[in-house]
Amino acid sequence: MSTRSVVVLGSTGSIGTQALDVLGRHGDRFTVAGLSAGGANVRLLAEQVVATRSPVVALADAAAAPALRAALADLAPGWPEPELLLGPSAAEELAGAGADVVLNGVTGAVGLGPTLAALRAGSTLALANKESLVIGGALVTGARRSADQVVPVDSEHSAIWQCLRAGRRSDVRRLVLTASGGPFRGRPADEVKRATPAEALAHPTWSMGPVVTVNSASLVNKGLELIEAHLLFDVPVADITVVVHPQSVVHSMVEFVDGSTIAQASPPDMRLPIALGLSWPDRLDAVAPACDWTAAASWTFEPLDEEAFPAVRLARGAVAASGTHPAVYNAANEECVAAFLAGRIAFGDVVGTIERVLDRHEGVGGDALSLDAVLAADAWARRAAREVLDRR
Ligand SMILES: NC(=O)C1=CN([C@@H]2O[C@H](COP(=O)(O)OP(=O)(O)OC[C@H]3O[C@@H](n4cnc5c(N)ncnc54)[C@H](OP(=O)(O)O)[C@@H]3O)[C@@H](O)[C@H]2O)C=CC1
Ligand SMILES: CC(=O)[C@@H](O)[C@H](O)COP(=O)(O)O
Ligand SMILES: [Mn+2]
Repeated sequence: MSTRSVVVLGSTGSIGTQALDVLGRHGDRFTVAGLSAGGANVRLLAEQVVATRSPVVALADAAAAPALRAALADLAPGWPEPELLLGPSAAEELAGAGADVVLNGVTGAVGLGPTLAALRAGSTLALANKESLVIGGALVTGARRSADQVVPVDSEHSAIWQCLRAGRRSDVRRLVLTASGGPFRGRPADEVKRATPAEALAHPTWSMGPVVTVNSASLVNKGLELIEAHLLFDVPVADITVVVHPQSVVHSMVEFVDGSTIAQASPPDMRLPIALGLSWPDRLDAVAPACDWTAAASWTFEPLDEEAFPAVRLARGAVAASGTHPAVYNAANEECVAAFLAGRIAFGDVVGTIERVLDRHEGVGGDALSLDAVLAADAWARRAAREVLDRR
């Protein structure tokens, strides 16, 4: 593999820091062309700039620039300052600069601009930011120059990506998306409704950023992932089964028409799908520990309790409803998760509010689906969610 230039968006987050770990261990194969972050962790960002010698830094919060400059001067006195891109469009500008690979590790709908910019620039998009695909839908899949331009980083989709190589696409019967079940698996619905942020943030198998962790607890993450799989692999949602697998070792599966199921398994460690996103179709050496076949282990599978966790059912309905319902599903959820983490609403309000907002949405689809329509649906859903929550 020749050396690849890589832009890491969201470098200070869970995905971003693990990506830099992988890149740092394989400095002979990658150069860091740019880093981007929100601005909440400028000291860490400055340390990353110094460690990677990134020539460009994008910062969404322009007001954090003086602190970043000061941290850089402190850590590397006399070094030439990297080029700074500042403001809400900084990540998009960096994503569109033409690196070989853009890893989108930003959280939330703000990832849409960078995703589209990377695709339009012809870069390979290593996609962790599932929200941009879910809300952009056909706008994102249609911006791909080939199916391989987007390499999924989300663990389940990376697994499916790998399993699909075992047969012809026409021989795929279904995708099987595994879910850990989150911290509330098996708990009574009444108890779950009253869960605190600390309880929702205690994921049983993965250490991740706060939003995706809360989404795992509500199963909204699996709803987003259902839509993500449908879009990435062009499989109808009716042919995607969600199964609860609490150990998070089997990351997802593909069932073929002959009755054979191919699974991808590895101990839960995001560095594996991140590395694959960066290096595809090559595999890097010894990225993470493999399964230990000399030790006894049990893998269990159980159906999802859709009564207690209706988020996946709502996601199926959103896909069927219109091109903008998935953006509404995501935006209503983002509003609710922020309110829940701030202690303003109960955990039980999250999915109920998403359902009410989806019901009220007049969707847009077909040829009328445009970036403006998606952004309008996103903004409408945030207002609608706040109204629903205010009227409780
Ligand atoms: N963490 C994981 O293991 C997994 C995550 N994912 C997905 O990956 C994405 C990232 O998740 P995760 O790493 O957990 O999230 P984190 O919250 O840990 O990190 C988010 C990152 O985005 C940055 N950021 C925030 N706002 C902006 C902005 N406007 N422009 C540019 N950067 C911004 C943050 O910077 P700052 O530090 O300044 O706030 C931070 O670097 C999500 O879509 C998630 O669903 C998918 C599978 C697994
Ligand atoms: C690691 C990863 O890909 C997360 O999106 C993960 O899927 C969260 O786990 P659950 O949503 O299955 O609880
Ligand atoms: Mn996932």
